[in-house]
Order: sequence, then structure tokens, then C-alpha cells
Amino acid sequence: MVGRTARGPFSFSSDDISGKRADEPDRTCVHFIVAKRPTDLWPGITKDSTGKIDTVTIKSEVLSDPGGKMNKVSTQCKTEQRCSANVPIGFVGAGNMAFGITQGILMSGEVSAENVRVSAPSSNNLGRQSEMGVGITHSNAEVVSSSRLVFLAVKPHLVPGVLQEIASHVTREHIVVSVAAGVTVATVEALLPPDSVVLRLMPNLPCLVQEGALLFARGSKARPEHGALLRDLLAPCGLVEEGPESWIDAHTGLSGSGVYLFAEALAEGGVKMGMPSALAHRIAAQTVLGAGRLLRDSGKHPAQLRADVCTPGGTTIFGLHELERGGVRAATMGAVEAATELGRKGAGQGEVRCRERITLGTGEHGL
Ligand SMILES: NC(=O)C1=CN([C@@H]2O[C@H](COP(=O)(O)OP(=O)(O)OC[C@H]3O[C@@H](n4cnc5c(N)ncnc54)[C@H](O)[C@@H]3O)[C@@H](O)[C@H]2O)C=CC1
Ligand SMILES: O=C(O)[C@@H]1CCC=N1
Repeated sequence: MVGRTARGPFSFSSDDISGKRADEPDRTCVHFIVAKRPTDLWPGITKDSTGKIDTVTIKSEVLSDPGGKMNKVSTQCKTEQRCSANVPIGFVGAGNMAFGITQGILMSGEVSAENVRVSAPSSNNLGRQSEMGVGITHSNAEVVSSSRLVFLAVKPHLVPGVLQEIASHVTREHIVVSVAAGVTVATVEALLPPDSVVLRLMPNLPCLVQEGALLFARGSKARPEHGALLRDLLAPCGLVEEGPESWIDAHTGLSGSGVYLFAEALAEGGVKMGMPSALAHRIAAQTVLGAGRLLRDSGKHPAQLRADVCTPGGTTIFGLHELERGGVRAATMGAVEAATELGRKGAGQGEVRCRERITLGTGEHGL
């Protein structure tokens, strides 16, 4: 492939998007639009006539010219600059989740720490945010006023109070993203001004190392481009999927902390068999990591990989038999179900749910 870059930025129309530029010679090439932002989310920027693209640089690449008759031009969009790169981002709440997401998005290198602001009532957690170069404050209102995309990252039972506190600062330009487990979009929308754009996101802790599993759902006023912006922003945090809100609680149950218990049990098995603990834990971590990557990258069903490693009469099938005897499959499915049900039960009643959880003595994390 012969590459050639046309210099930009260009001002161009939808004709240019679907065809070649006026000064482009007749030959086969693809115009990559290498910088775009959804302008309807970010006013003040010149729109192209489709209303979808702005601040555009075109990079043309000659794909091939087998017959020496280069006369077709096509155009593809390719985002090199994140749509979200310049959107001011706020976090109300500065705990583990806010930290994990902040770390993930900053590690992309495309969102500047100066674009991020975080609030919490005490300074306990603000130090580590400050170390990342993020703006810190004790004022939730200040975070909302200075941001366009606001993550609501406080514990579920605090959501109603915090929403009441910030509601008068939320405008139609804001995009409010709640990460609170068990708090529905309807609850958040009901406590904000009418027409507020709300999305519900369920992240998990591996956002810290850019290997999170994140699922979001759009609220009644959130348009696909709001979802696209969130997806674009969070892409460095890991896998980002969109789905109906009814899946969020199941995702919470599935993607939480259960896997750590499995890793811990594997390591303890090694210790029981005489392996030094630190080594056993390193190997367990690497085993879980390797299995996850293999599952993800091969696209194979877990049962296929399991079958691949089971030598007839070999060690693996003996071990698997013990797992089945212990009901690990049913227990795991039951665990996801229990965590999901708790999320559903708590939906919209964060405080009630929290009290119940304290009474029941449940842990901090889902499964
Ligand atoms: N930890 C996890 O793995 C996950 C947590 N979540 C959700 O994320 C939310 C936050 O959870 P964590 O970060 O784990 O909690 P956390 O306890 O680590 O952090 C909560 C933060 O909120 C701050 N805060 C307390 N009252 C506040 C107020 N009135 N205004 C502003 N900030 C206030 C605290 O100072 C703290 O910085 C929860 O709703 C949880 O359901 C969602 C997915 C995973
Ligand atoms: O247990 C919890 O509250 C959080 C929500 C999702 C994962 N852990």
C-alpha cells in the first residue's frame, strides 16, 4: 500500500465525504477522515453538511492500482482523535470507581488530566486523584458546572441526596453517567431536571489496568451519539458494550469480584500442595489472565478450550471432576443470580438496599 497524506484541515461538504476532493487526482484511494467529533454534542465548531463531522483532516491512501486505471474514490471515517478528547469530564465521588475510570481514560493519553475534575466531601481520596493531575474540589456543584460529562460515582444510598444537591446545576448540555449499582435510570432522571441526558454505566475494577468489562444503557433522553461519546471516552478502560438497562444488574453479578475468589482458591490449592504462597498467587493471577486473554482473543467457547486441554485419563479431567462434584458450576451461576437479584431489588431504593446489606453483612463488592 502506498501512503500519501493530504494536508488539512479541510472544509468540505458531504459530496467530498462520498467522493473525491476537487484537487484529488483520479485514482483509487481511500480518504480517511482522521479527526472527528460529534458536533451536536460540542457546539461552536464548524459542521460539515452532514452534521456529523468537524475539524477534519483527510489522509488519502492509495490502496492498489493493478490495472493502472485508478479512478474510484471512496471515503472512510477513522477516528484518530477521540470524540471525547476535549469534553470536560467530572466525577462526583472520588472513590475506587472514579479512580479506576480516571486512570483508564488518562492512560489513553488522549484525554488530558486538566480536562478532568473530581469532588468528594473529604480529602481522603482526593490525594491520589490530584497526583494524576486531575482537578480536585469539595464542591459537587463546581464539578457539575465545569463539566459536560459527569460521572455520578458515590455509593448508591447517597445518590438521591447528591442528585438533589446538583440538580439545579445540571443543564441540557450535560451528560450524566451514573455508575451506582442498583440505581435505575428512572430514579436518576426523576431527580434531575426534565430532559436531562442520563446514562447508566456498570464498570468493574480492572478499568484500573485498562481491562475492564463495562456495560452501559441509555436513558430516555440519551441519544445514540451520547452513547457513542461515552463508548469513545471509555474505550481505553477495556471492553465497552451497550445494552438495555435490564442487563445491567446481570452484568454487575457477572463481572464483579467472584473471579478473585476463584483465583484465591486456585492459589490456596497450590499452597496446600506445598507451593510457596507468593509463587502460587503469581501463578494463579497469570493463569486467570492467560485464560481470559485466550478466551477473548480466540473467540472460542470456554467448553471448547476446556476440551482442548483434557487429555483422556489425564490430570485436568480428574481436577474438573472434583470441581463438578463441588458444584462449582451451579454455585457460580447461583452467585451471579444472587448478585443480580440484589441489584434488582435495590433498584431505585439505594438507601433501603444499603441498610439491608449492612443487616445481612454482605461485602462491599458484587461477584
Ligand atoms: N467498586 C466497584 O467495584 C464498583 C462500584 N460501582 C459503583 O460505584 C459507586 C462508587 O463506588 P466506589 O468507588 O467503590 O465507592 P467508594 O466508597 O470507594 O467511593 C465513594 C466516594 O464518594 C465520596 N462521597 C461520599 N459522599 C459524597 C457526597 N455527598 N458527594 C460527593 N462525594 C461523596 C466518598 O468520599 C468517596 O470518595 C457505587 O455506587 C458503586 O455501586 C460500580 C461498579 C463497580
Ligand atoms: O458491591 C458493590 O456495591 C459494587 C457494585 C458493583 C461491584 N461492586
